[in-house]
Parts: sequence; structure tokens; C-alpha cells
Amino acid sequence: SLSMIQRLAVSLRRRPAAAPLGAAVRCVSSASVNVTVPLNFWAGKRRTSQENCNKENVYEPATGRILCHLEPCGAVDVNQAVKAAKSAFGHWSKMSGMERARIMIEAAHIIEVRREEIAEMEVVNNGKSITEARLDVDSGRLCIEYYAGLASTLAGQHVQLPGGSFAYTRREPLGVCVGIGAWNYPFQIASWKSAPALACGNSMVFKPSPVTPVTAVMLAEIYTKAGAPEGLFNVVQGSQETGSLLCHHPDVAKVSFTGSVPTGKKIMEMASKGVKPVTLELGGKSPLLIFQDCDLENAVRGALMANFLSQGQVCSNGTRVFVQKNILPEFVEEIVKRTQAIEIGDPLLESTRMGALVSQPHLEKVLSFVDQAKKEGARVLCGGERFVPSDPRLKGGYYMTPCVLGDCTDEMTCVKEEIFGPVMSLLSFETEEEVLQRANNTTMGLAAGVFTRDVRRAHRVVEQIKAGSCFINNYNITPVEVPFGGFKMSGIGRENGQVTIEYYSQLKTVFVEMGDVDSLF
Ligand SMILES: NC(=O)c1ccc[n+]([C@@H]2O[C@H](COP(=O)([O-])OP(=O)(O)OC[C@H]3O[C@@H](n4cnc5c(N)ncnc54)[C@H](O)[C@@H]3O)[C@@H](O)[C@H]2O)c1
Ligand SMILES: C[N+](C)(C)CCCC=O
Repeated sequence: SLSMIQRLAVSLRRRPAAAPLGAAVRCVSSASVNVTVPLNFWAGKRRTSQENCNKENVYEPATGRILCHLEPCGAVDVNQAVKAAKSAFGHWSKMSGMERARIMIEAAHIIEVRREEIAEMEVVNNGKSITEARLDVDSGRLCIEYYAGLASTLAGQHVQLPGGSFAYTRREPLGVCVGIGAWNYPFQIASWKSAPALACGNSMVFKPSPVTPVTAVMLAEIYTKAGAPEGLFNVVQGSQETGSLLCHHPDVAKVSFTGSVPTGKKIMEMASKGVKPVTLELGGKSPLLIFQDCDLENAVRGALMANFLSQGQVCSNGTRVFVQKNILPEFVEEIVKRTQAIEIGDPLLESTRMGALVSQPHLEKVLSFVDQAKKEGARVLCGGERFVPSDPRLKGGYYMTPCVLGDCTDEMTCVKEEIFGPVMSLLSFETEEEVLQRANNTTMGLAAGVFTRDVRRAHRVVEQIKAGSCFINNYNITPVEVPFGGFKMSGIGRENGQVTIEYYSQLKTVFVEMGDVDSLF
């Protein structure tokens, strides 16, 4: 039961703290870190590529400096990683759920001990604030703890058949699973994918985004240190070519992908060649519905959480903020005031609430969405401009001021397309029926939010919203105990929650005959 595993978790916590691993970096500051260790990892060790690849620059978003070089994996490296995962699968899949749980709980414990170090590296590689990075690390750890708890509960069913015969089902792992991640939550995504996969007895080869390759390798080291068999969790670096090699590999049983809709379609197409199941966690353009009977203070807080976490680079963001006409002026005044007060700057400072966007090209893309919105008639109520911090070390960083766009209409590009930056679009509405129709008028369906004090309205509205995660009087919380994933083009399958066990395992039915074969021949 869960309580038994919780007791196990507590008993492991009482053990002495794990010693920091080799590549530990403490107390970093922006512009001070250079990552020189190899970033590929298979069969229990960090590895340099065995191929003559062209190294790619990886940047520190806060400063624009080169942080490290990435060696993309080609076919030889990918084969090595998959071979290691296949070998580890043989051993891991034979272990009991309790045995697997023990190692996963130990990994969670090491993450807890190394929380600050992992969070700092996430900041240095991604640009988000240290405050948020700590929460991401916690979410990764909690996910591993949660699935450790479920590992020992995996079970089949016994079915009585006539004449004393019976059948039973076995819940079995799939084999080598591939995880492919986006750059916005590098450590959290690697944890959210590996935790259910490993709990079910699978092994994994994970490919992070080439923009943020650093922290997934730390997770690989942690699993190894926790006692996982060599090859259980491997990391191969690279872009499309590496991802494509993984999806097509004959020894890969499943692909779990987090990223954009266009790439998700390609992943599905590649996986279909081998009839491999896919989990797709894709983009969104989610609506946030603010009714006049809401608690306005909470609605403003919700809208800020729905738009500005991680510099607005969040798949589930509620970027289409529909506000009921009567409260629009009051809402605008408050949201603009609070948005202008967001502290932008060095993401490693405790006071910073908004760090740097992930890359120079991405910053330019987001700013061009703001320009386009202006051309199409939206009014910039605040922000939407490049920001240069006063600290000379940060002058080359990728900062912008968070933006609120007023006078938006449903046809504008800023309202139709995922911007993936700190840009909130405000839309006015009059009736519940009208706003529901407009909210659902999108090809995406990842999330949605509603702020109202009317409990009946709240449930009536979420029932009609076509989205995988609906928030009532809150936004962008993702406890690992509940499923997360999209409707429509926002994805297939779910991450987190008990249901994800089904996406990383398969049922075998065994028929047992207790009498003679009743042959027709
Ligand atoms: N639903 C979710 O849970 C979730 C979470 C985070 C991000 N996202 C989405 O991710 C997007 C932003 O992330 P991104 O820019 O890294 O996305 P992306 O689609 O460009 O890349 C995602 C990953 O796919 C890899 N990739 C790209 N082309 C590939 C190919 N042909 N074959 C195999 N792999 C390939 C990339 O190297 C990267 O690792 C946004 O649309 C966002 O909404 C969704
Ligand atoms: C933890 N958040 C902020 C809800 C992010 C979920 C993952 C999507 O990008």
C-alpha cells in the first residue's frame, strides 16, 4: 500500500545524506560556470561521443555566454545507449516492485540532498529564476517518490472460468522506452518521464533538448548512484537526427515526447513505422475565464501564474485571458500594476521573479509576436520590450519585460498562436455561453481556468471546456498525483497520476486449463 511505501521513504530519509557526486558545482553565480564534463551518459558513465560530430554551442541565457559544447549522438552512440538500456531492462524488469521502489526512493533522497546544486544548474542552462528552479527539482523528486510508491502495487487480475479453469493477467513492462524533452522544464521533464517508466520495470534512453542538455545527465548520475543497474537511464544529446534515430530504433518499444505540435506529428509518424505507442505532451493556447462574480484579487494572482512562470515558456499557460466586461477596467488596472512590478534580472538572485528567455532566437520570436499584435490592432498595456539589466555581466542576456496586450480579438495572431513567452492577451466577454464558444474555438486543448465564486457555474463551465487540465480558482499547479495532458492537438496520453502506469506497461493474459482440451477435431 502507499502508506507502507511512505514508511519506507521516511526510513530511507533518516539515513545519512548522500555524498555529493563528482561533477558537483556549489554556490554558482551568473557568468561563472563552465560545464566541461561530457554530457552523454550510457551504461552508468558520462561519455564522449564516439563519432566525429560537429559540436554545438550551448548558452547561458542570463548572460549570453557559451556555457558548454554539446556533442550530438549519431547512430553508433545511439546504438550503444539502446544496447545498454536493453541489457539493464533484462535485470530491472525481473526485480520486484519493492526492490525497484527502494532504488527510486534512494534517487529521490539524493535529489533532495542535491536540490540546490541541480536548481542552480537549471538556472544557468535555462534562464529561469532560482525560486522556480527549486520547485521544478521538487516536482521531479516528488514524481519519483510517487511512482516508487506505485511500483509495488502493480498487479494483474484473476478471472474464474468454467470447470475450475481460470485466467490471470500480468502487468508487464514494455522494454526500452525513449523520452524526448523540451527545453522549458529540463530536469522536471526527465523525471516525469523516467519515474513511471522505471516504476513499471522499463529502462529509458532520454534525449534532452539541445538547448538545455545539462541537468538530465545529473539525473542519470543520481539513478546510478542510487543503485540502478548500469544502463537503466541513459542520456543521448542531439537534435532532430538523434531523436529520429531513437524513434526508428528497432529495440525501442515506446516514445514519450514533450515538445511542439509540429514535432509531435513527426514523432507519431516515425513511431507508427514500428507500431510503437506514443505519449505526446504538446503545446497549448489555453483560455482563462474570469467572471464578474470572482474574487478579483485571486483572479489577478491566477492570471499572473497562468502567464509569467518560467518567462511565459509554459505549455499549459492560460494566455487567452477572457475577462467579463463589467470588471475589465478594474482587472486591467490591477494586472498592469502587478505585471510592471515583476522583478526582472539575474535569475540566480533570490529577489528575481523573471529571468531570461531561453535563447536569442526565441527572444526575437516572442518580440516579433508583440510587434505583430500591435500591427493587428492590439494595445500594449505594459512591457513587450527588450530589457537590459544594469549588471554588466548580464548585458548579453535574453531578457524582455512581461507584456499585457489589451483590445485583443479572437482573430489576432497573438490570440490564435502559442507565443511561448511572457505575453498575456486580454479579451472581453459578456455571457457564459459566448465565452465558452470562444474558449473552445482552438485546435489545442491542454488546459483552461475559471475564476468565479459560483460553484455551480464553475463545474458547469469546466464540463463544457475541451481541455485536459481545468483549474477552478487557481492556475498552473501540477501535483504529481493527478494526470496531466492534453485534448485535441495538445497531445495523446497522460503524465503523472495512476493512469500513467497504463502508458508504460502492457497486459498479458494467461489462460490456465484445469481439465482436458475440448477438441473439435
Ligand atoms: N504538454 C506539455 O507537457 C509540454 C511541456 C513543455 C513544453 N511543451 C511544448 O514544447 C514546445 C517548446 O519546446 P521545444 O521548442 O523544445 O519543442 P520542439 O518540438 O522544437 O523540440 C522538442 C524536442 O524534440 C526534439 N526534436 C525536434 N525535431 C525532432 C525530430 N524530427 N525527431 C525527433 N526529435 C525531434 C528536439 O530536439 C527537442 O528535444 C512548446 O510548444 C510547448 O508548448 C509541452
Ligand atoms: C509546473 N508547470 C508550471 C505547471 C508546468 C508544467 C509543464 C509544462 O510545461
